Amino acid sequence: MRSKYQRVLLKLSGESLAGAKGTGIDTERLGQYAEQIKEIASSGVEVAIVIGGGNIFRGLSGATRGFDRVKGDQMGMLATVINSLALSSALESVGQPARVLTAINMFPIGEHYSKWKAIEALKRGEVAIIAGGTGNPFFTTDTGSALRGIEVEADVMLKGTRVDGVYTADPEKDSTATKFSEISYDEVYNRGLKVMDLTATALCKENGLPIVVFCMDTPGNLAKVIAGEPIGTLVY
Ligand SMILES: Nc1ncnc2c1ncn2[C@@H]1O[C@H](COP(=O)(O)OP(=O)(O)O)[C@@H](O)[C@H]1O
Ligand SMILES: O=c1ccn([C@@H]2O[C@H](COP(=O)(O)OP(=O)(O)O)[C@@H](O)[C@H]2O)c(=O)[nH]1
Repeated sequence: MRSKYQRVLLKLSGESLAGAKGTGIDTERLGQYAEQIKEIASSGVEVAIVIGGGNIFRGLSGATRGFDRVKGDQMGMLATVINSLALSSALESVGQPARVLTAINMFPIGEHYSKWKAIEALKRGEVAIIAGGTGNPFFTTDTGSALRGIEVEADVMLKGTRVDGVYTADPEKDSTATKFSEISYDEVYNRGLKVMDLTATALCKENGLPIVVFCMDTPGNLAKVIAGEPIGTLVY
């Protein structure tokens, strides 16, 4: 497989993992993700993954229901660990070695994350799944994935989600929204586009990490992005 990138940080949405059910983990969706990831990893691309937790718990929505925000965010971070374990299991069941590294020490559920352990795993051909977000409340997994992408020196952050790119407005709410094939970090900020949170976008800008937003729910799309096909939106 032709590859534009050597090392990637793939961000997967927790909510997408729920599939049509809208909550929890859809095993069919999980298996479909595992196959797509195996396809690129077995062609030699080094793959680090950060996965969200929105299919299980979000701290902010917990706070609106009376939960303490910090405890709610800790619940959200644990949700990302559950999703990471599920993904590592799905990868191993299709023959793709994977290792879970956690932002907070919770050995033996995963190994405590460090940049060097992640890179060691990548060089061995294992998919490094970096769980628990940044380890801090008041952040998102988008910011966690920007942070880890920069730390592990990825060539690009691939945001695999339910929509096929960045639009002039949320395409799930505004049917007249149009898609950008590419857009600068500053324009995302100036237009107030909500496809990623601003902390994540700012971190990527400051550290020169390009982002590709694409639809992960269509099988084969991940390999197309890796091959440099112009699907999705490049944020640079
Ligand atoms: N300008 C925009 N362009 C594309 N998607 C947008 C935009 N504004 C908001 N979104 C929303 O962002 C979502 C993608 O973010 P993601 O973090 O994967 O979702 P979630 O937070 O629901 O897990 C899309 O499903 C879409 O509804
Ligand atoms: O560094 C982090 C990353 C995540 N979270 C919590 O984990 C939840 C799940 O992550 P996110 O909403 O980013 O998941 P996604 O939208 O990708 O499913 C968030 O709502 C936060 O409560 C956090 O507190 N710190």
